[in-house]
Amino acid sequence: MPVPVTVLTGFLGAGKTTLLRALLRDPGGLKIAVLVNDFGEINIDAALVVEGQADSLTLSNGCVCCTIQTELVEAIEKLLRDRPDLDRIVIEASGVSRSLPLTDLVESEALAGRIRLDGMFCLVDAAGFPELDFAATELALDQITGADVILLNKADLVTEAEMAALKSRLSGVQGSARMLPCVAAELPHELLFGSVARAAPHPHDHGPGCGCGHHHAPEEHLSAFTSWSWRSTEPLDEARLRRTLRDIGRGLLRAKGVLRVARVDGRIAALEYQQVGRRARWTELPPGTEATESLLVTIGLGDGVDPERFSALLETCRDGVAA
Ligand SMILES: Nc1nc2c(ncn2[C@@H]2O[C@H](COP(=O)(O)OP(=O)(O)OP(=O)(O)O)[C@@H](O)[C@H]2O)c(=O)[nH]1
Repeated sequence: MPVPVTVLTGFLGAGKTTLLRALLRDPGGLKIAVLVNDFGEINIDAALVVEGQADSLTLSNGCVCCTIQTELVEAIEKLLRDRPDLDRIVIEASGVSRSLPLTDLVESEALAGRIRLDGMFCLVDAAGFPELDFAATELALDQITGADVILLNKADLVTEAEMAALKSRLSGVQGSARMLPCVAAELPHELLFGSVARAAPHPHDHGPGCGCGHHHAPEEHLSAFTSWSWRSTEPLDEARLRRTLRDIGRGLLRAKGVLRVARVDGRIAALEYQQVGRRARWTELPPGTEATESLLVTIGLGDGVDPERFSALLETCRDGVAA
């Protein structure tokens, strides 16, 4: 029997990892393996998806829909070899993955008969979507077009009228998908794993392009986005770090990290940092969380990412460095 595959798509910061973490905390008795793809060089999602028991394989520094397609196929093959008892595979696509090449890959000859695509779930940040600029909107719409179910996440950040306006806009783009508002990407298992998801396959665009009439290289959609990563083993000064990330964050689409900070009592704490558009959130990870180094990934458009400036600023955040 082919192993069912659920694919999570959605633009940077929409809530894919949030869904995955909840699923791994409560897999509903299923044996699930997850494949996590981060566009950046460092896979922060993999570092954060630590609570679950499920097998997890990470695919970093590229996008599974184009630059690291082969790695995705090999990772699936490895899972099928190592875990013949698996009930399901869940793939978290990177926030910049296009959906149709991904669908084609999961349904490709190479994997035929061994896996079956069971549902493409696209997460949309209901508050952030209307604020995206042209290049980002185009990609987010591509992801929405390929979805079987659209999760209008972060319902807590928008009014009912804003949610209704978003629904009406998106149903003009993808009318046949189910649309569900949610908070923290919460979704009943029956829906995520029910075969309702892929009941009515939509017509695929198997052409070479995105429908605009021009021919694009498969990885061309990535060219608008720049990613820069930073790592450091030295503890950081928390107040300076917070100020620096506020400063750096102004021109970014997305930043995330696990950061080791020195507390006044000499304790080292691990903080999770999440920035999506203008919103940033800090969360202290439970004591004992393995964080031997600080990891930070930033993603922006064009010159929104300035590696030299960012690394110079972050270097001044090392604990003990004179302010
Ligand atoms: N207010 C609010 N925040 C949310 C909700 N769902 C997720 N978040 C937050 O949004 C941020 C990004 O969520 P992730 O789950 O990491 O998003 P993602 O789609 O995996 O991000 P990428 O992998 O970078 O594309 C985190 O700080 C989450 O805690 C929600 O329903 N409401």
